[in-house]
Amino acid sequence: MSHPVVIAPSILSADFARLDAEIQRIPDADWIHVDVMDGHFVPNLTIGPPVAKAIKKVTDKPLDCHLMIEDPGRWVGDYVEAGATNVTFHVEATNDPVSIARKLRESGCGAGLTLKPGTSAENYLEMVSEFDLVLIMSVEPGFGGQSFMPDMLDKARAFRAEIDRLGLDTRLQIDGGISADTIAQAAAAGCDTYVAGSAVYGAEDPNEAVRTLRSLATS
Ligand SMILES: O=C(CO)[C@@H](O)[C@H](O)COP(=O)(O)O
Repeated sequence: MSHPVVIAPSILSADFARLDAEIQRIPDADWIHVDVMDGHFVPNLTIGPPVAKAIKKVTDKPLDCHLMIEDPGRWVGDYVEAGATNVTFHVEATNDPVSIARKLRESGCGAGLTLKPGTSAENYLEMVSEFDLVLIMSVEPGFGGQSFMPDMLDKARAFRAEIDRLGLDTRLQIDGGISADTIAQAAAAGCDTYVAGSAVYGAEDPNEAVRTLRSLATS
């Protein structure tokens, strides 16, 4: 199933001192991508459920929460309560991704699966029907502004083939180094949902940047 393209600016590249204004200044964004880092799973520390909840209060857009944390099963409920539309967690941080996905879906929240660049798709393709979204990391998680890893496109193709083979409407998202120079490659590999941090928040006109990315991903 093909979805309309979604562009989700990553607030990691926004000014954290002015998050409300930073979110409001991009009305063209489809989703708000919330980068949650615990300083353990990744070498950076950002925000937690209270800030996700505060963001939810200032926007009607879907809140796409990417948990780069250890023990995600312990925390997903807090993000559901905070108003997350999707909660995506790392397979490297849990032995039982399917149970966490079911817990999320039972709470009415979308479940997202994600893999670090070094983790291969093969053990996870079989569980794709349990998820609303698969996120391909095209940089090492932890920081914005890194270079896109084109090798990750094979992983995107593998998930796209499985999603289509099963006739699922699972979204295929990609995150890391997405820009006007890289988004078309990701689209050709079957992605439909794009996280972009520095390419949007670093642009002179972030709305124009979102529109350009959307158009390059669509054409
Ligand atoms: O989750 C992450 C990094 O861990 C991303 O969401 C980045 O924040 C994307 O930033 P750019 O690579 O687009 O600058």
